[in-house]
Amino acid sequence: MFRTLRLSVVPRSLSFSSLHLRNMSRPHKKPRIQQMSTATATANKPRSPSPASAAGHFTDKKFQDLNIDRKLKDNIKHEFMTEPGLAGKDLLVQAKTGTGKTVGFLLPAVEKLLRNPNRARGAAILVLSPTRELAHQIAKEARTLLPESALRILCVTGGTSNPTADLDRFISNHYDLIVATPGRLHDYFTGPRKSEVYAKFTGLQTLVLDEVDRLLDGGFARELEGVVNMLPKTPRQNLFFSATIQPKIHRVAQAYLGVGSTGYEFISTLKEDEMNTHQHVHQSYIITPFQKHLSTLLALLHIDALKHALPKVRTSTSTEFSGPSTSSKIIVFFPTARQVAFANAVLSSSGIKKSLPPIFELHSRKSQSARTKASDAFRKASSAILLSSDVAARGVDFPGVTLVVQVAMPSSAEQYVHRLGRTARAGAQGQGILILDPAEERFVSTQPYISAPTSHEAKELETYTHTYSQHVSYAVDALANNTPEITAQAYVAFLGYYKQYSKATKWSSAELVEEAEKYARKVMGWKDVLPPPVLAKTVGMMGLKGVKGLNIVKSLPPRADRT
Ligand SMILES: Nc1ncnc2c1ncn2[C@@H]1O[C@H](COP(=O)(O)OP(=O)(O)OP(=O)(O)O)[C@@H](O)[C@H]1O
Repeated sequence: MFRTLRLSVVPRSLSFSSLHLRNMSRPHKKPRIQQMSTATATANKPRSPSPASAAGHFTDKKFQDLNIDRKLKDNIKHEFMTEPGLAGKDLLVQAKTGTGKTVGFLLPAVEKLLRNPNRARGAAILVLSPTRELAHQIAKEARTLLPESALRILCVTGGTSNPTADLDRFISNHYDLIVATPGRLHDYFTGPRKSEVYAKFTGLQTLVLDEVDRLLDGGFARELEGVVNMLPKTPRQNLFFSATIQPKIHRVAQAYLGVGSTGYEFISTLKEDEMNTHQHVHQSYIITPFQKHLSTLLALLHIDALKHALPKVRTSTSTEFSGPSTSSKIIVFFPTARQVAFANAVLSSSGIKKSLPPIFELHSRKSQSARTKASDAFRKASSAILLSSDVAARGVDFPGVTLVVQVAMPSSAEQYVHRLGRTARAGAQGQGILILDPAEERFVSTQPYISAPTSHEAKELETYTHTYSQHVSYAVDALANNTPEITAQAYVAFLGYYKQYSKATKWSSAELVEEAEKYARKVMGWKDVLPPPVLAKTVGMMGLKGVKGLNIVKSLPPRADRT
């Protein structure tokens, strides 16, 4: 079923630099929402937006005009600023994806460090990020600001081969800036060398929580709280950033302020009634059953390739294409790592692969070295497809992404916005397409800027989807026969994901189990009489104990038995 609605009015988006804010003073100790002070670490008077800045992506202020350290100024690779001024106050900042928040927090933090040469030894800046990819990217950006001799930076994340040696290096050397994921830093703070770890932060000046709403989320909250509680009780500046900040984040963020803080200011570049997605990202959705999702995806990739191809030979009867001529970089998001692995296995089958640009796979079930390799290769490629779970949903800056496809419902409206934000960065153009099952359709109502394809687009899509469905079904059957564990894992992941987000589909547990079996059989070619096996302890963890229709096992059969 393809919808034929058309979005007519798209509100103009404002960038991080476009400063339409309300001035709402709040009582002492409560967050204050202020007219945003623009642009500098030192010149922080409230300012109205210039007409140029309000219309475009950047402010009309130049980095070169800032009153900051010369060394720092010389290394800034951008001309015009997008970031607000950060003048030593605690801030909670909301600005759209891809508008330069990283420089927005690094610049004032590093400037402060340079102004205090006699500070206590140890790290002056701690940046916490929800993913390893983002942590490494932030560290890389920081490395462009000053030479290593002036700013010593260390990334503290999981996924390394020798954590003990990493900890040793952290303790034995001096670093000014630590970029960390909460889990690994929490391990440091609770491990046998915790007092030495504590000592490394006694000179802490700035704490940054990037993607703050994600960090304060259930999954990270415990470790984050552990880390922040273990930081020395000395005054520091707190900078909390994200493109999405729900009301509850205000309540929680307050608890993360340090000693002597009188509350934070909330800075948002969004107007009161504005959403945090960009006007220049054309967003559409397609409603079609799960079993057509991969063939629909292939149809979209095909249409995209045609759009980016230049005709090579044109005869009266045919047109041959020479492959993508303008670059086409596409990220395809799936709800879980297992769904990514399944889609990758299908798309990499010989019948399908040859018609596509290089495909890379990125998710948390891959080793860190495979993750890094896939990210680097995708970053460097001029035309490529990245199949990803939410590890690349936030903050990660892949240059030149032209299209973001989201297959099945994202975990939240916020996550939709962050995933979409991987395209159209730094003022570039981009497109977003969401493919949903009819049961997920109500998700669309959370996104006012999204439209259905035109009837012409829908027809074209249907034609190509039909063409690809046969290829997909061969590949899926082969997969179910040869590597059923991939199919079984994707089935269990489906159960877990939709159990967690059952509010959106309104499926009861019994309906969920039925849908999951339908998914296994129709989408993934599962042929056995029993549904794919699921471990008893997994059933318990998912809260599905006693629900009929599951093939519960105490242990998974060895691989050979399952083929
Ligand atoms: N002032 C600027 N001028 C031009 N380009 C800029 C400027 N500031 C940042 N950029 C570039 O814009 C891109 C996006 O920046 P950044 O990753 O900091 O965005 P972000 O707001 O943190 O996005 P997200 O919300 O996705 O984390 C980067 O490639 C960065 O180099």
